[in-house]
Amino acid sequence: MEQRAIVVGVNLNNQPDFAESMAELANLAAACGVEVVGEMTQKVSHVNTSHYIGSGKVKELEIVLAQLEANVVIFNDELSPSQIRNLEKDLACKVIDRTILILDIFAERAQTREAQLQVEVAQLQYMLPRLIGLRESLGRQSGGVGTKNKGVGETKLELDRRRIESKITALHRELETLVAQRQVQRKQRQKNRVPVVSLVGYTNAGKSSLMNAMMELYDPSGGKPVLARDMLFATLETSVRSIELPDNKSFLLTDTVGFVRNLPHHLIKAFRSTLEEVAESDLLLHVVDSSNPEHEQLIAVTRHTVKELGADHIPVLYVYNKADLAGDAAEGQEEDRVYVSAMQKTGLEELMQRIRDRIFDNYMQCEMLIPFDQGKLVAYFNENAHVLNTEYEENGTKLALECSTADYEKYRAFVVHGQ
Ligand SMILES: Nc1nc2c(ncn2[C@@H]2O[C@H](COP(=O)(O)OP(=O)(O)OP(=O)(O)O)[C@@H](O)[C@H]2O)c(=O)[nH]1
Ligand SMILES: [Mg+2]
Repeated sequence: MEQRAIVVGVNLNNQPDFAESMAELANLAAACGVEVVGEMTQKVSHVNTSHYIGSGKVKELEIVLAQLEANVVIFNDELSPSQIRNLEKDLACKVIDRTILILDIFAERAQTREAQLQVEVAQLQYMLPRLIGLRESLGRQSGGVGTKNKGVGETKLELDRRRIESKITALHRELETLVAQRQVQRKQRQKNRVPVVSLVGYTNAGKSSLMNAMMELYDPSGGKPVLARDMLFATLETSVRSIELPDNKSFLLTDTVGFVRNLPHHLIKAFRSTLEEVAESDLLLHVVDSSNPEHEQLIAVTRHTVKELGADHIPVLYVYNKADLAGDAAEGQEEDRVYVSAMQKTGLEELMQRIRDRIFDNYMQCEMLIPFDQGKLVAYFNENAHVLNTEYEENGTKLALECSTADYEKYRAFVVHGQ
């Protein structure tokens, strides 16, 4: 059945970003294939415990539902199990909340086994305290929990609490195996001491586009492009690409899932393992959609989420993207900020310079005299360091070079001129 929804929001104590968050809710619904046919809001100083909105508003909503022939009500907040139950009873239609909507989108988009497991865990955890209400409302409706009919639907509702709990445990176990594999890979990288730079930011800010633009410019053979698209949550998994610069310095660039206001808590928890990469980065590129008039608020949301992930100790460079759309706003010089356009590929050199300044501070310049019988080492440095000058002397090859401190220490015996 076609889903026609009315979105409902309670503006508690005049939140400054209330209108935007309602518009975003409609976008989230659209991302789920639900048509939004109406909006209803209420200003209050405290929410109604039994119905979330006041009783007068419930009646009003009932009338509007009939008028607009809508069959779903979507609330801009996470409702309690009893609120959903009471509302469904009085309105005789399906009632969902922002959390379910986001979980549905994630469930639909998840591609890798790891992402799928994470979403499933989050869905089951959301469901657990709501089981009774769900079972009651199921008597009246045939639909699933959220906007989709499959996924967390009837079959799973038949499971009792215990079975859901043991399912969660089993999923956790499977996830742990996958996470362990990633950790091995990460340890390997740490051993090689390749710096890690992670893209973070609000959904649709242009993180994936920026990753692609940087790869195209600096390392076209570095790997296949990631998906970038004008929709909420285009990216649901972490992708890592290695970028090798002309002077042989390299780093790993990580693209991550975007954040959104009121990202369901269970989801953050579930995605924590994927986002562990973020917490272990050397630098965060906080990508901002500078063409969005409310970008300041979105920065605050992202900062908050970064903190929840335990990554607020990592240095941040703010990348104001979509400068092509932002006009005059995208100007000026600030130390922790760069203006770029991933689409028009402007500002990328400046960005790369700023990244280099921050992550390659463990490089040093020196001169080494490599005996002729160690020819392999000369080749090694030509591959892995920035050789500034090569001279052939009587007792070996003299290299003026910039190399990592690790290499400097390792080949100290050959250093003739250090820092
Ligand atoms: N005009 C303009 N559009 C851009 C720019 N960068 C990205 N976009 C567009 O913004 C949309 C979102 O881009 P993505 O790269 O998918 O954004 P994201 O931050 O990865 O989004 P999620 O993965 O959903 O978190 C796409 O339609 C891009 O084409 C830019 O510099 N200028
Ligand atoms: Mg993306």
